[in-house]
Amino acid sequence: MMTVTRGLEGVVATTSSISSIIDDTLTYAGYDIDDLAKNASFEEVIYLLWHRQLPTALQLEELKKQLSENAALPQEVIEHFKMYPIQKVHPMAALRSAVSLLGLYDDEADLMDEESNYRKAIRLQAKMPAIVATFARVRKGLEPIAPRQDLNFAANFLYMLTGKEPEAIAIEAIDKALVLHADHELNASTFTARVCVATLSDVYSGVTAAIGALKGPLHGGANEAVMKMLTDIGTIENVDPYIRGKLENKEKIMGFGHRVYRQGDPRAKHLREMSKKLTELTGEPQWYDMSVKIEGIVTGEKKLPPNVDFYSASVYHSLGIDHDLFTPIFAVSRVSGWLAHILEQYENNRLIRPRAEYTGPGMQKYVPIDQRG
Ligand SMILES: CC(=O)SCCNC(=O)CCNC(=O)[C@H](O)C(C)(C)COP(=O)(O)OP(=O)(O)OC[C@H]1O[C@@H](n2cnc3c(N)ncnc32)[C@H](O)[C@@H]1OP(=O)(O)O
Ligand SMILES: O=C([O-])CC(=O)C(=O)O
Repeated sequence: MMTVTRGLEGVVATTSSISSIIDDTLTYAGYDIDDLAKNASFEEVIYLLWHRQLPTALQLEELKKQLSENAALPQEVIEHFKMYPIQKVHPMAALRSAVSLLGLYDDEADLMDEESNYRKAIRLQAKMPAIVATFARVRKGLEPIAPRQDLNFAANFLYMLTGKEPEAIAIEAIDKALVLHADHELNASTFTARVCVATLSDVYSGVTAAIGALKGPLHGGANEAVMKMLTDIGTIENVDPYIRGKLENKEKIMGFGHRVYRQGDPRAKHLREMSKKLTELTGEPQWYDMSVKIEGIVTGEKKLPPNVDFYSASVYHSLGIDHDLFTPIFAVSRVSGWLAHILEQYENNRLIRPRAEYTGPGMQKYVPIDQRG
């Protein structure tokens, strides 16, 4: 008799030196997320996740240069977007396909040595903002905008999306969101990436698989679902009946609960703070006020605190970003963590292959088709 742990809850499936969640404290390579959220840029965090140490000024400059030099998409990928039924396609599906497609144009795609895998990590990380921004523009009939060498990672993303020089507050918000979403131990999409590359498949396959896992509303897709809920609720007066009604029907409230955190997700407070600031600035404080009211009810009734996806919704909305781009932005950040885990998996690889307890029919005898009733 096998013991089945549903959803692998509490199962320790690997060792990792990239990030940890211990007693509700999240660290990236030993640095508290609160410290990083206040002080670090996303580029520094990428370096930290990939090297387990903060970069020197010189190392950071070199990484920024490499990211910037590799930020543009091959024309073939841009052309491909124009062939999709682009109005109907979810941007996460487009992102999943575009990453897979990038692999076709990378001469090193199937090389497995450490140096070429690191080079692919740079190329893939660098191109993620352009994929999301290009898709978003092409579906509106707008021309794609090439990345600029003089802008940092967060600013470049906003610039490619809007074609305008982004404001400092918007750059700060995106940079912080990217820092907060970069890695999270063995979450579902990271585990997916590790399972994929543990067969010794390539980096592009690992990231493509991970994007598929992030897309679901129980994981990264929850941020878009939160915004839909806020829009459906519409007014502060509707919060109470809407949320209590859902809870009475035993429906889930998106953006709440977590498999690992019990007292609360340490990332949520940074996003809450940013949501307050941005919604005031845009003159739409209702999104923050409604969110706070929802939090009060859900924590009061269910003792479930908000997770990273809850306040990120009103933050991105305040920046004028299309709601279905929220999860792709998560992916632009999380690819840094996926890549760190993929490289770590290759370093000390063993095939990941658990067992299933069989619950199907007992032993049957094959019946020829003309004798089946
Ligand atoms: C970046 C991220 O991936 S963060 C997570 C993003 N996902 C969401 O926000 C979606 C909403 N949340 C959820 O679905 C869950 O809390 C998860 C998937 C995050 C964690 O799930 P699990 O650890 O598997 O908990 P599970 O789904 O088994 O829930 C346990 C109990 O809490 C309840 N519960 C959990 N989350 C919620 C919620 N958001 N709203 C209402 N009830 C909830 C469940 O209904 C269940 O109740 P029961 O025991 O009475 O049946
Ligand atoms: O860790 C998890 O299960 C989900 C999560 O919060 C993340 O991936 O950021």
